[in-house]
Amino acid sequence: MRQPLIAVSTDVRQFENYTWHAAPQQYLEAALSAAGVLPMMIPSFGDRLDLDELLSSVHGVMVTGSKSNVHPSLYGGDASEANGPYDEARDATTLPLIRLAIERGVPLLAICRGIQELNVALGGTLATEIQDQDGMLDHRAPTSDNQDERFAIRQPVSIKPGTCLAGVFGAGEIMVNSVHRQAVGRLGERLQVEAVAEDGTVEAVSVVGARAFAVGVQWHPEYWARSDDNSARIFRAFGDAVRLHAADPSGRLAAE
Ligand SMILES: N[C@@H](CCC(=O)NCCCC(=O)O)C(=O)O
Repeated sequence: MRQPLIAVSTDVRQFENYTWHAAPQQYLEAALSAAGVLPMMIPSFGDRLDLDELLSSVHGVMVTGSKSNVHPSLYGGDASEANGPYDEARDATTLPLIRLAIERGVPLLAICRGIQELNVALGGTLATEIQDQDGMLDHRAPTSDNQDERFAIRQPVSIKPGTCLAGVFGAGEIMVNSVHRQAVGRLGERLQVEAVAEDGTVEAVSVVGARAFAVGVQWHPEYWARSDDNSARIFRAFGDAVRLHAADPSGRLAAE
């Protein structure tokens, strides 16, 4: 299969008098160019979607970043205007999709809001406005109208030895971008920390015992996937896992 299919999460937004289910181009471009897979956007129709059927038809799942926050009711927190905006239609789609992808051994790459959704899907919590907490760095984008400046690579993260990402980057420090105000709080079940920032913020996780690549990163490799080798590497690793799954969806050949 030259271009295996991946399901891509969508945000629900109102503009030009319509409701749109959309994903930013950078994610679609990185999937196509760096991972070599065909991205297919999945409308956020929650439990109206037959996710079993969907996961029988695609070979990977990518959960994108977004300005919106996971609704706090999903992890025992309190909703407020300051904590928003929310996108409950997206939550109702991505959380079950993430759980089922893991259960079925479908490769998963979860980016920024995506790692937060992965953590909540597996029973974890989120910390909010982390820049206001003692000893924490400001992980938000620099204030600018220029997207290249907002997504500039400027933050060191430390990749833990022996992890999935150590196999992708090598253990040690890499430089990434950072555009978030929430982060993993209590770690979800079956998740292990793969990378941390200098202030201890969880920057990447993987699913312990997953049958396929199942990784979340708090940074944005999609933005520089064409020009930054580390950004491209994670998409290549995801693309390799997707191709493997397309060739052997039951994982039977790999187990032999
Ligand atoms: N809302 C969460 C999710 C962070 C995230 O996905 N950021 C992408 C934002 C894109 C942009 O601002 O242009 C949080 O802030 O932690």
